[in-house]
Amino acid sequence: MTRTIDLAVIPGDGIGPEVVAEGLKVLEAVLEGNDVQVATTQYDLGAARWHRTGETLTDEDLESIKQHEAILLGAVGDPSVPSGVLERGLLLKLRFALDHYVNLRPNKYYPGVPTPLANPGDIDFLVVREGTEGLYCGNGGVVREGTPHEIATEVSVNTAYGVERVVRYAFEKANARPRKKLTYVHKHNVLVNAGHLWRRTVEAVSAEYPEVSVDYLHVDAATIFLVTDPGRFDVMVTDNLFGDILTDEAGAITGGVGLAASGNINPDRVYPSMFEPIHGSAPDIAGKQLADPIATIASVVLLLDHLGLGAEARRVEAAIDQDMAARAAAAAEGAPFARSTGEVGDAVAAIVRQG
Ligand SMILES: NC(=O)C1=CN([C@@H]2O[C@H](COP(=O)(O)OP(=O)(O)OC[C@H]3O[C@@H](n4cnc5c(N)ncnc54)[C@H](O)[C@@H]3O)[C@@H](O)[C@H]2O)C=CC1
Ligand SMILES: CC(C)CC(=O)C(=O)O
Ligand SMILES: [Mg+2]
Repeated sequence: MTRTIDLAVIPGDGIGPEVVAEGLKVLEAVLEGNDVQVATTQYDLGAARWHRTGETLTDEDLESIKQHEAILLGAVGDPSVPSGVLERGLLLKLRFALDHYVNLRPNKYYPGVPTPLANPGDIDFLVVREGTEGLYCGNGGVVREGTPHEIATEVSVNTAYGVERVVRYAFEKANARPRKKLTYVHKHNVLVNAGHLWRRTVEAVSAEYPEVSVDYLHVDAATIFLVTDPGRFDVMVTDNLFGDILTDEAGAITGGVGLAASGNINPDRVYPSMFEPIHGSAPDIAGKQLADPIATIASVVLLLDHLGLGAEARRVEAAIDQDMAARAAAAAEGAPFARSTGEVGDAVAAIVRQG
């Protein structure tokens, strides 16, 4: 019997539509000729819709999106829209409403890819970023706005329930990997309220995973080790904002955010999970076919795994490996590493079809 994957697609703004087109190209290629099909529904959410209607994400949009099995998103945000309107009103609204409490961000260095590190070595780690709490809650406000006495607050919310479920997920991931190592990152020497809740939670859950070795880094030190010794990381767990910042850095050291995938996961499967590159809408390169779509194609790998299509995920993963090796080899001969967005998607889709 043919299985049809019912996928919501939100191309979004800037380079979002360009990279999503390549992600879908590869998804269709890997499903060709087998008994799994994909049915896509496009949602016109983002800057153009906001300019037209003033809407970011209506209740009707949300209800409709909830009916899908999964979501593929490009990026949101545009200089023509006040900062935060789409990021909070669309993207974070989706993550919070769909209870995406795990933001899963794998980082892998493909040998030969240009990197700012002199000696990148073997980099292969997973960041488990909390996705529904912390400083992203929108818990705060402004008084006496615009006056010299203005006070603006953003209060980080960390619940025992929320911290425990994401920490437990990270232990599960670490336990399933050969190195079985978990690094939790916070700033509990200063953020003593939230930090100590995280520390106590990690200590308590670690008792259930005796094979997982645990270490701790303050977030400032973690930024150092990402550059000086990234090979030390296996699984990292951290809060929403630290995870956001550290994964952009992790993307940069492994060849750029254009290569870095993510999944906003609802592990309980009550709501659809959402897969997206970690980068934003990159207005500086939008519309020029300069965006690397590998981050989106690698997010399709996470999507396939989430849907239980492991064999298809491995085929796309292998195709990415092969294409990255070809690009690295060309770069070693003096050719540019970057290729047009469409060329990269075509190349990966072609390898998938051959494989
Ligand atoms: N998940 C999302 O939808 C996110 C949205 N944003 C929004 O995106 C807009 C731009 O934000 P920025 O801070 O500039 O971050 P950004 O990630 O869009 O861009 C940062 C730098 O990375 C480059 N870059 C990004 N994606 C690339 C790709 N696929 N290939 C090659 N280079 C790439 C850009 O050209 C830029 O130089 C803002 O409105 C921001 O709020 C930012 C981060 C995440
Ligand atoms: C709301 C987004 C703009 C946050 C972000 O940068 C991210 O999730 O990577
Ligand atoms: Mg980010």
